[in-house]
Amino acid sequence: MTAPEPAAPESFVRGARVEVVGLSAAYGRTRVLDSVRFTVEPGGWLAVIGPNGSGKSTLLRSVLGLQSHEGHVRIDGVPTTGMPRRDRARLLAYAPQLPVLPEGISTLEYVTLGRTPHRPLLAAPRRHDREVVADVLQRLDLEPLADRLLVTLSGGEQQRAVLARALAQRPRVLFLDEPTAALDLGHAQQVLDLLDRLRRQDGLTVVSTLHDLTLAGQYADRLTLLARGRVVAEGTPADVLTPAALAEHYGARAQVVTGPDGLAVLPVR
Ligand SMILES: Nc1ncnc2c1ncn2[C@@H]1O[C@H](COP(=O)(O)OP(=O)(O)OP(=O)(O)O)[C@@H](O)[C@H]1O
Repeated sequence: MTAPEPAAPESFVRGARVEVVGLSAAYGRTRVLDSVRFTVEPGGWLAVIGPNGSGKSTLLRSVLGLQSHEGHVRIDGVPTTGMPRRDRARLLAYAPQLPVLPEGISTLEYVTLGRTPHRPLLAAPRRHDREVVADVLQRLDLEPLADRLLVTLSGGEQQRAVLARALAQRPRVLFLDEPTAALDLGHAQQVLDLLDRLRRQDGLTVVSTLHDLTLAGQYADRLTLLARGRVVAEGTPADVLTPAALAEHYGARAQVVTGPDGLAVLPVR
């Protein structure tokens, strides 16, 4: 007997609360995360910022259970330890910084892989799956590239495809590692605007790393600043993005100015 088709795909299910407590991780004997703690409310957007090598990617991978670590991660109060992979994949999606992209499949086929946790093993995509994928391709300007081999896309196009696959998963929490790194300014804003809409309209919870501090300050509602694996500042963008903190933790000379859409960080020569 086939499972009934779910309702139409427009909206995401409500976002979940993410709690991370006492998270530590090491590579061999080198500790790279030390007792990191943060909480993101449903529909919140936390940007994890910090200089190169401060542990941002390791933090995301640890929270997702892709990296051995100590500490606790709870999603809506439920510990992720011991959670079946499939349940975890329905709750949490991840767009990595440097994904391994499969050869020989089209953009459409790749984005459709995001539906895997929602359908029976080896079952063909159902109408609902195809609708979700079509919606995401359209929102990310990927329709014209749907039939192209994924590996022939440009770096920025591939980055949008990776994000599309994560969104097609219809997660309750979306983890993004440097989602705008390969994107031109217009596409970066398009992607960030889309995420902003999804969290405001549908309550999707977003946790991202972002090197662009101006974009972090304009889009995230909370920032966590990591330095050498420790949380050294957290709060609103105005709390965290101060010239003193940028000098101390990034070794950067910068002004922080307030514009109509939030803060902008301006390098000073
Ligand atoms: N597989 C690994 N083996 C050993 N050390 C690693 C490994 N992966 C990362 N590291 C080290 O752990 C530290 C944290 O790395 P991580 O990639 O989490 O930092 P990041 O803040 O994401 O950096 P970036 O901003 O440059 O992307 C760095 O010193 C890095 O060299």
